[in-house]
Amino acid sequence: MSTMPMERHQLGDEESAALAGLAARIRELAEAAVVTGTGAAEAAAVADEVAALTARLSERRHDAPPYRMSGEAVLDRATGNPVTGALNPLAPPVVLTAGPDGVVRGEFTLGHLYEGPPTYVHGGVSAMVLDQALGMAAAVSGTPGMTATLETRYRRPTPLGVPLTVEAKRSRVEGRKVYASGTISGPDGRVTVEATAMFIMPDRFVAAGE
Ligand SMILES: CCCCCCCC/C=C\CCCCCCCC(=O)SCCNC(=O)CCNC(=O)[C@H](O)C(C)(C)COP(=O)(O)OP(=O)(O)OC[C@H]1O[C@@H](n2cnc3c(N)ncnc32)[C@H](O)[C@@H]1OP(=O)(O)O
Repeated sequence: MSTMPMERHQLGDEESAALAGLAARIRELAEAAVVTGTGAAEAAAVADEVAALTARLSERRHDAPPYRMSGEAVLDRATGNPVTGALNPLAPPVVLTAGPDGVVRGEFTLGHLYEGPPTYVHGGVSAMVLDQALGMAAAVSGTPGMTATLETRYRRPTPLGVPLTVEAKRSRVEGRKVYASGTISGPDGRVTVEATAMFIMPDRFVAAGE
């Protein structure tokens, strides 16, 4: 069971920067691991070294990923988020910002780790990025919620290794249902994926806030 936000360790700037640097190096390691041409003996030797590093990091553990201190200029304090989390080596990470018009926007590049069809981004990865961006668009407009539906339309293949743009905006609110839409575009500005989603604020959160 994950820990509730208020019980989580809160990171200061220095700790946050150091751990983001660690995650960046691990991301490079993961990328190297899927394309390395090294032999079996060397791969086994590196695996032993990595296991030793994992043991070293695990000497002191939190129950769950920490949060950034509140007040930092980031949309989401969840450092372990798989899309935006600077501390999560699985996250590209996508840096999302919100404009005054409520549009959430981010630029990101996906490498070999995210390949689906040869040389193209995995559709599930595109859906994950869009889920996050649309969810943030709902949240920054003052109506956060859990994803109830997410529909993606893959218009053309999304290329790996080039700068991509994600954009999202809340469209309408109907009671607890919040709708948002967004796109991923390639460097030529052409849309590769479109998405619409519906988010619902769970009853228990509405009740808890009353
Ligand atoms: C919650 C607060 C979050 C706060 C966040 C703040 C931080 C912001 C910072 C940064 C943004 C982060 C962005 C994150 C982005 C990623 C988000 C995710 O990945 S979320 C994980 C994946 N989603 C789930 O796991 C949901 C699982 N499902 C549920 O928990 C429930 O089913 C839920 C909450 C979706 C609805 O449950 P009910 O009990 O509240 O809803 P009922 O009362 O049954 O229904 C209300 C109405 O909604 C319809 N409805 C319910 N679920 C539906 C569905 N899945 N599809 C279509 N309609 C649905 C029903 O038919 C009903 O409609 P009628 O009022 O009768 O017209």
